[in-house]
Amino acid sequence: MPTFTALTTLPDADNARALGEAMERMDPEPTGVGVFEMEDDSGLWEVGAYFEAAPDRAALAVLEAAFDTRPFVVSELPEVDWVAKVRRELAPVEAGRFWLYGSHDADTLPEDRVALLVDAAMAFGTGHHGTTRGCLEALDQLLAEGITCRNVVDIGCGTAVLAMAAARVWPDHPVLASDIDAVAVDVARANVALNGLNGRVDCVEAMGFDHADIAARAPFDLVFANILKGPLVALAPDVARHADSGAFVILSGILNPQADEVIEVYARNGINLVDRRVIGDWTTLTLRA
Ligand SMILES: C[S@@+](CC[C@H](N)C(=O)[O-])C[C@H]1O[C@@H](n2cnc3c(N)ncnc32)[C@H](O)[C@@H]1O
Repeated sequence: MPTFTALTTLPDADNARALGEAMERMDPEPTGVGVFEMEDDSGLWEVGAYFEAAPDRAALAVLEAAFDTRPFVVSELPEVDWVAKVRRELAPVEAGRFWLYGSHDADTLPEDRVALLVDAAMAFGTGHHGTTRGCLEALDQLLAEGITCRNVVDIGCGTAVLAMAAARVWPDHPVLASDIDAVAVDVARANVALNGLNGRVDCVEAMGFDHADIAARAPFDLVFANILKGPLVALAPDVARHADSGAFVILSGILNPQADEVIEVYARNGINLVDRRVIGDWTTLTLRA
């Protein structure tokens, strides 16, 4: 873990990059080097490096002279358990009837909500992002309309938050969750176990629908896919192939100006817009096959 930083600023981008490269070759080597244009309109570039031990002041002085920089500011960072800090600071998320909480909030669960434990980890999907919240609100809307889905797939499941939400509201029906990222699949499986949903949500590693279990369990009557516009567009024919007639499709990860293109592509594949919701910069679409 880096515990020291050395920072300086320069007016010239090329010189800043060259200094960054020179810092990478310092002895002892820094654990990381960054070169950034400052966001304060000063036009200055900041060059900084992280070190596991106090950097050699004499070596920094040589670099100051060679690159004509201001003196480096060397600081020792306080030891922080970042994972614990982030977890502590993440407040529960409310999305329709769903209540997503971290284990630090387990004592204060509202009784009238569908509560899901989703700790911050190495996968996307604590509910703090507008795309996840949009999908949960879209699911909440289906429930408000009295709709029951009997065969659900969540493509790009991250923490498995959407898959688990579906499993909780339709306890008699199976849910399949997939992610292209093996780490996310591990996190998803751990969350499924923590939420007492083993046997109700299965998690597989797959790109899109490319997995024998997904093919075997199709057609689905609800498809979630909260991934970016590019993959969503590419997946449209596969979604159409794996969706039952009348199936609902909830898509997110779409920046607001991209939504019309996604709607058009899915319409060409026989999947038409039912509802859309905007949270911040992100649009979530509910469509129907
Ligand atoms: C924005 S996160 C969504 C996580 C969660 N479903 C949610 O709503 O919060 C997108 C996830 O999709 C996965 N992903 C991206 N492209 C994919 C693809 N083509 N097939 C399967 N998973 C994909 C990523 O690894 C990531 O975990």
